[in-house]
Amino acid sequence: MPAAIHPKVIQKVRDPSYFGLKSGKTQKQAKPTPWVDVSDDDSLGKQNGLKRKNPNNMNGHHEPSANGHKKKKRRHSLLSDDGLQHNDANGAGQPKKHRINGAGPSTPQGSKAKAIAEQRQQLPIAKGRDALIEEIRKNDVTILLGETGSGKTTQVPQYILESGLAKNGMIAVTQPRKVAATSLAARVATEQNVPLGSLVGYAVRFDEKSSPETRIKYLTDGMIVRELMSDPLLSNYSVVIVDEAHERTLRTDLLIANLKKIQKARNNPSDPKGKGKAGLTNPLKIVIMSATLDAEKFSRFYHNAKILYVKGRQHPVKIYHCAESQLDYTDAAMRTFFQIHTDQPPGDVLIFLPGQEDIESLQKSIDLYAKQLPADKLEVLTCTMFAAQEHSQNNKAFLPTPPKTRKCILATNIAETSITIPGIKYVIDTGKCKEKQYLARVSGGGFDTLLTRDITKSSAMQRAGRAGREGKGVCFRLYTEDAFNGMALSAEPEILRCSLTASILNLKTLGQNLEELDLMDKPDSDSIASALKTLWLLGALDNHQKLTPDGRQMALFPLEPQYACAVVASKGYGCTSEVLDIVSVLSASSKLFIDISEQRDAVAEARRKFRHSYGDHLTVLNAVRAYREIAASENKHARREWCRKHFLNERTFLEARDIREQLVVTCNRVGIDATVSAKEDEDSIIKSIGHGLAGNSAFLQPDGSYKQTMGQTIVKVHPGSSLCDKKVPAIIYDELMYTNQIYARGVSSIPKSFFLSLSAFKQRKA
Ligand SMILES: Nc1ncnc2c1ncn2[C@@H]1O[C@H](COP(=O)(O)OP(=O)(O)OP(=O)(O)O)[C@@H](O)[C@H]1O
Repeated sequence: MPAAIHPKVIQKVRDPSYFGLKSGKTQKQAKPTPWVDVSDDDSLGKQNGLKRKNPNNMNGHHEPSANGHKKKKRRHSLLSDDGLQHNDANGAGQPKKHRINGAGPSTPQGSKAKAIAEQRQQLPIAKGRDALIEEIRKNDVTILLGETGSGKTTQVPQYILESGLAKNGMIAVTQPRKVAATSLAARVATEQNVPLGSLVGYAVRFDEKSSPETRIKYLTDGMIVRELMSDPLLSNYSVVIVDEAHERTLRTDLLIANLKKIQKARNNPSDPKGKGKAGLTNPLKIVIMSATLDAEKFSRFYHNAKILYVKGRQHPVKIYHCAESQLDYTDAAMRTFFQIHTDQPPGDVLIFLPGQEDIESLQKSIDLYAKQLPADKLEVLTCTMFAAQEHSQNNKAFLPTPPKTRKCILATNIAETSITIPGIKYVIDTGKCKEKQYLARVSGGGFDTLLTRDITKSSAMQRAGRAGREGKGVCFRLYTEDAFNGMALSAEPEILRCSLTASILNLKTLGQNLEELDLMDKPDSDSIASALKTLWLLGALDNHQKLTPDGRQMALFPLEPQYACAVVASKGYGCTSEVLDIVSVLSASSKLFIDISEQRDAVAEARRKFRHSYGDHLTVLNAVRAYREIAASENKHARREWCRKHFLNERTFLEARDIREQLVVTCNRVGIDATVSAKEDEDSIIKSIGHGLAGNSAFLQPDGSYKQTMGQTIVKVHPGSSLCDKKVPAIIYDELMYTNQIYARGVSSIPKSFFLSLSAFKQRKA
């Protein structure tokens, strides 16, 4: 851990030879050279398993060598090289200037715009534009494989738009991550020279920028799965592009399965659910885009769909591996950062770390040591990017670097795919990430937990790819080449390792059963059973696994099913207003209460003011109420100061306020009066929350431990909980966290008798 970094390191940092990176005499005196250069111009292609089959081939055919692709090469087309597939069925040799709904010119004006237009022309994919469009025109499904940086994500939607292939509907481009969806939409809007939200828009959970003019919509895979609930044939879209499909997120897999069904219905007029019945005149095109070689599987799934391959990236990335494995990756990352800072030409640095804790502690260390560097060095400006951080904070990474400064971005894998962070020239890859794992059997009750693990080859390639977006780049991998060679090609699909509760609820509203869906990989029966049990416990499913009226309402809330259930239950208890206050905060991307280890006593003192004897949920409510009072009477500055003094994250309050507004809209839609308040009736509030968290509950045992009511696991109350020092007969909790023990977080006390009132518990007992 960086906390253990010895002060001496700073002296070593000043002496670059410590790192052994510099050639020359000093290197011999220093530690063994830690880096081995494995890259050449084609390095990324090689790591991708892409070998030059015949270097003399004028078409420059690079064929994937893995996964038995050779045998099936007939189905691969190369699009990026001259002389190949320049079919021009509609005579469109050059991109058409396409005005749609008067949304403005597609070719930007001015010098910046000219530079952008030139940059677009230079992307490897630009050479294959016509052939690509022709293939998409001819085929219902196209699998597009392209190296990172070839231009897939930004260009393909624009080509489709400009070609007129999506005349009858929008083009959806799905992304696994919010930050990618929003930043790509902004970039493509700039390339089209239109304001964001007009011709080009985006939709992510709790945030949308689009209008009736929108033709290209970047959206998270979760958002399009939600759209299915109101528009099961996705009739607003002519083309759905599934980007980063190789990541195999749970929602991408559900989307891929549904697209197959939808296409059958929409493109086949004789299908009873198709053109005739739905009256749809726009067939659906599907484009699956991926940066790895796992394309055969997608192709097989879509009846041997054609695989197209775009070779090349715009700028080379030089890759160094460590000569020895590094036990302490944060320390190694810090040393590598300062080595770059002291030795290498200007250029920003992006460091990939597994999670928030590592990011925050490394940021502190870098900030601390940067202050001690000689004044003639560039200033170091650190910023962070991780999923739990508020959107606007993450977006700070995209701001231009001030003069005489080197920006250092510390990020999780949310910065790994699709995005271009301007200024990044160096990438430091620790080789670690956090992955959600569903511990179905371990706990008996089953829960998702985040485990730190080694990344995959595909992640390593994507991470390196972030360095070569605007010019030549360098990637320092804090693991050996052997370790790289031993990595799995890509991650296990999420559907095989994550909780299925929310997905099964969504599918039920579509009248679908997960077990019957034609999926690329089938989840294990334990996980399905555990999700069905949770939904039954929430009252979302009846004894025959049919969706109940309450379940239908729950599915409409963009919330975890547990919190959606609490909102629906609040109607009966007359406390919807308070429950909305609590679940909005719990659904925000960052924590409300800030913990600063160096100020532990001050933090505890401030927290005491809000502490409620029932535990963490009502403590949150107290903080919301106090903030609301301050907000009503004080100016912005005073509000901020109040939050700082009380170690509360004001951004969480602001985000929660927006979330709450959206939840109120859903409440109105389903006939729940969001203004009904329980005032001081705290029992009602906790019972409403209890309905949602009944499956996350534990009873006190004679030995003072808590045992899950729905499993055999012994859970400990997390030290950060307001119930940490107190024993109560029964608890409910928001989540379990697995470190050296299983901890319950977000804990409240609830009367044991409450469980007797739940019909699910009664039935279980019987
Ligand atoms: N926000 C941006 N600012 C500046 N340049 C950008 C931006 N987004 C994209 N680009 C440029 O466009 C190029 C292609 O980006 P694009 O995202 O389309 O590539 P890709 O093939 O989809 O790669 P990946 O899978 O890594 O996202 C980048 O390498 C970069 O040069």
